[in-house]
Amino acid sequence: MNREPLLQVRQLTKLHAPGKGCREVSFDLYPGEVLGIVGESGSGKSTLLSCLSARLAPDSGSILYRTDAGETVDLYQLSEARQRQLQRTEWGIVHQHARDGLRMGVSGGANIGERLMATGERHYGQLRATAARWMRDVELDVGRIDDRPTTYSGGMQQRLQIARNLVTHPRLVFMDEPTGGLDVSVQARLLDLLRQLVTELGLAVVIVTHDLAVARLLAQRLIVMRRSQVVESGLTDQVLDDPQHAYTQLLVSSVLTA
Ligand SMILES: Nc1ncnc2c1ncn2[C@@H]1O[C@H](COP(=O)(O)OP(=O)(O)OP(=O)(O)O)[C@@H](O)[C@H]1O
Repeated sequence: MNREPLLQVRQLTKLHAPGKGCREVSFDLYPGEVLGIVGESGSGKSTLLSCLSARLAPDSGSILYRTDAGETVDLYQLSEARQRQLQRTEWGIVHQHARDGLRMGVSGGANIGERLMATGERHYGQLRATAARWMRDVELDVGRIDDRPTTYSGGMQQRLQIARNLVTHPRLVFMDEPTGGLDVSVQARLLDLLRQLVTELGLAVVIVTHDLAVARLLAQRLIVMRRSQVVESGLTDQVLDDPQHAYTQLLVSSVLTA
């Protein structure tokens, strides 16, 4: 495995107001690694994820990203066009609400094909065949390929969003509560699917979740956030089985007693 970090995050700070956002966050993310960001509502998880994925400029600190071409770039020194290009080609962004990550006005197949076109594929037959294959891979009925996502259920929309993001074989995927807002049984099946895809494709993932079971299932390493700061980090099993910080202990015990 390539041991150079994909992401090097240093002293990253973005505050919307005092105590609201993320403050002085530092970590490395390696290829193929899944990092979970956990913490209560309002602790700054989504703010951090937005900064990491070049959607929200930080107040201070830096994010170095190692590109597919092997060069290390400072994310917020890049032009906006180059940031957008990374988002479309080397990264995936899976939103909690599939509507935020899909184009609701075009068909399911086009939602997948469009991402491929951004990486240069132009052949209609190829685009359609790949879209159909990905629909099968995420267990969607290929017969629905020409239907708009507005006609899909919430779980189906989330599967489509995942296919749209993974079809280009991104190196790094950002996920914000990807199973939030879905029925428990739909959640469980989607989690299984995500875990399988992440392993098969060797994806590096940063996943925000308030659900420790999701973190345990997907993430090798965890960052625990409270009131905009990281209070604990480490291997998932260590953090969840032997939490050191009083806040993490509270988080873990509140799940056990729920
Ligand atoms: N654009 C904004 N303007 C002002 N305040 C904001 C903005 N975005 C987030 N905040 C505030 O910053 C804090 C951190 O929000 P953030 O969404 O990052 O937390 P979170 O841990 O992801 O929470 P949740 O799990 O509820 O999504 C919250 O108090 C939120 O109200």
